Amino acid sequence: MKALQLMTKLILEDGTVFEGTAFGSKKAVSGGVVFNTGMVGYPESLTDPSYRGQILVLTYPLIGNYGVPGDEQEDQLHKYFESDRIQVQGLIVSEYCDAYSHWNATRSLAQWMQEFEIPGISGIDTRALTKRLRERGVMLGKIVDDRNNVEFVDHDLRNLAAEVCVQTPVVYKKGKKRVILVDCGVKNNIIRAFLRRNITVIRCPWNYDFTQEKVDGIVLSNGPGDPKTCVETIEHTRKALRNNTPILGICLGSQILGLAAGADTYKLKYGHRSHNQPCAESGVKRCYMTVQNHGYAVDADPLPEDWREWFYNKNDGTNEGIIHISKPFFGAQFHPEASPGPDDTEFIFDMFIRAMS
Ligand SMILES: NC(=O)CC[C@H](N)C(=O)O
Repeated sequence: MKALQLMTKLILEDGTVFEGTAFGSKKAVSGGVVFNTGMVGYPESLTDPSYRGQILVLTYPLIGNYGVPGDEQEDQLHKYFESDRIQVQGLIVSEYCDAYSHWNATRSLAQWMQEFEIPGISGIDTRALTKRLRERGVMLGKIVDDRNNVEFVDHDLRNLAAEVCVQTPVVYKKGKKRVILVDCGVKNNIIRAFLRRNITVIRCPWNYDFTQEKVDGIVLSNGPGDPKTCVETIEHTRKALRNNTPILGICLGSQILGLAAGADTYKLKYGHRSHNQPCAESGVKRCYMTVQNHGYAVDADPLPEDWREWFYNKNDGTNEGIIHISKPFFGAQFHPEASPGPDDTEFIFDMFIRAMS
């Protein structure tokens, strides 16, 4: 006999209610509801710290069918995930598949979500929900049932980077060249990208004064929330811009670099979250397929004249990268480390490493 299925609800701040079936943990949660249209990669997406505080809608219609990999470590990092835990507040899918099948799966998505007490809802018309979010813009939402309820909470108002970063510096030793990686919620694949290129990574907390360190390069990581809450990182970056040590910003890191350089940032209507965002490189006839996960964007207009827009989004024209005209400072709003998604823009790591020598 089929187990009794628990009815659960997604309630949006505009009052819209979607009813579905619970899977994962039975807990009420609240957060910004965002959608990702990628077709694969839920283990990587769910562990991406940039999703901290958000309820994630996956628009691909069937989720869970390839299960979840085990917890093996490699180079002091989780081998298959982007951080050590599930970071999303909750998960919303159309059809959930519990009968998984994959060569390295060790558990179902629902079991894994239970380990981290993350609730999910299936049976939601994710197409209708996504259309609603595109029309109204991102909204707060909550997953609740008859027994569990919570208030609407906007987690972006807190400094989320401080919650997801390392608390003390960690060194990943490889080659002679060393980068300091300012961890505002870094994805493991950014660290792996440097280790694969034989670069030693010194990972430090978001508010660490990295300007005191003698290193070959500075990397500002991706991360959750509003970039303007990373006040100390912006301050340290502003100081670093007076010198010539190469700086690479990725996603939140690019926004922080922009703010330090004199640009502004603002919240997008519903963000970019997918594996096929077309980004054109300014000034040349080249367009890349990029991986994205961001809800804020840089307004590059106020940048001083020694900075340029580097990339822009072909769908909505918003900024996707900035670059200094003479110093080795640049930031990509998309994810050159991919994971999940195509790695067409990995050359940005090579470009940064060339700038370090
Ligand atoms: N992936 C990221 O680094 C996201 C950056 C920022 N939190 C945003 O949503 O825009």
